[in-house]
Amino acid sequence: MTPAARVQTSIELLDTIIGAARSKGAPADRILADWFRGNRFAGSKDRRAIRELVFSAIRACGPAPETGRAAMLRLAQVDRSIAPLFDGSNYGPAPIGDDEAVAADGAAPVWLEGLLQESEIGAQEAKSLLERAPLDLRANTLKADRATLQLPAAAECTDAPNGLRLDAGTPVEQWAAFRDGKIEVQDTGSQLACLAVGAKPGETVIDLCAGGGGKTLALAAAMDNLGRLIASDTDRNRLARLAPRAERAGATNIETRLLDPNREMDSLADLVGQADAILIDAPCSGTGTWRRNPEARWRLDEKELARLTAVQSHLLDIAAKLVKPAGRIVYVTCSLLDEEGAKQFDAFLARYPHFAARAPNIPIGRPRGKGTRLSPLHDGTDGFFIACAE
Ligand SMILES: C[S@@+](CC[C@H](N)C(=O)[O-])C[C@H]1O[C@@H](n2cnc3c(N)ncnc32)[C@H](O)[C@@H]1O
Repeated sequence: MTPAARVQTSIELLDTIIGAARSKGAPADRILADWFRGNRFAGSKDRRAIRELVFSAIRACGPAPETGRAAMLRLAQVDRSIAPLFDGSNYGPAPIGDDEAVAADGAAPVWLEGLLQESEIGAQEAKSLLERAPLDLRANTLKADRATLQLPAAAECTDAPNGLRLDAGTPVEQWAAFRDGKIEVQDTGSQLACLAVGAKPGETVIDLCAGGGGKTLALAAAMDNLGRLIASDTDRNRLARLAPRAERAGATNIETRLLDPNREMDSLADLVGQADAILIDAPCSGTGTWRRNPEARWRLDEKELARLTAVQSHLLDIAAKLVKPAGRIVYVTCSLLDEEGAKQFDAFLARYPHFAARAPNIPIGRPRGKGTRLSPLHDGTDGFFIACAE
């Protein structure tokens, strides 16, 4: 493909991505993967270049652009090598017109930028939410030790006790250490959220929103496979991914429970007052993970945020029933909005005055409300709010 044809293809893919964000359809990654699968004439260099163009254009726009072309024209304002490729050549984009619409700059749609500001995320910190994330690993202590792990590429240690950092795009899935379950791909912020649980061998621990089990596996390792670890979620497909991952990681103390939304206690009744620790890795806006899903900014609206905060509050109520007297609840969201973090946790403490907040025992982050906030700019992690109640 010519460089101009790559730009035109990227514009068309951006049109699909913008439409899918509006209709809450497929994520950008899947749209690209499907296109690459169906268009084998695009070689590996083309694929890399198109991917780079599409994601750079998404990152360069704040609010959702009207069209893929407007998004690419916005990128052309940042990257001067692009405008000359609007050359009207065969398969290339038409020349740039005099009054053509260019998508707006910014970190997010205007309403969301307002909420970030209210949560004291300044412009620089908001922009850093869109930078490329490194690739973080966790050495799985059930099978390996960070200090002695042999990997094909040099990795630096992170602030998480078992964390390692590599360049984005390192093909770790092809490594023997990955296949053997010695390493897991996991952002340092996620690793620290698990550390905050302080799970110990022999305890009863509930990972209430376990999803595909990324954090469950870290908890199993912290427990050295001893004790009960209950992984629950309402999403059958996500929960189904846990068993093969646990097998690879050598995690043997995990029980899964599929929950019915709004009837979660039906499947958890036997655990009332039983848990030493509960991790609530609550569903959230994901504002802290825009580095990986930059178009997620265009999917969120006020109605969805209100739905998410209601679910978060409901999950905190469930955890209050499941925890033992003197047990601990760790509330986590990968969001930087106070609505889902500090304010949500304050509301919980107001509803349950017999719980007290305790500062999470993690090595980085800054206090936010009664919890700790991690951010890409300050901590080099995804954005997180982590709070503990006892
Ligand atoms: C942030 S994700 C969890 C990610 C997971 N802990 C990990 O580390 O891979 C939030 C999860 O909450 C689940 N969820 C949503 N509503 C729920 C509910 N009412 N009860 C339990 N889980 C719920 C979603 O299905 C989703 O998997």
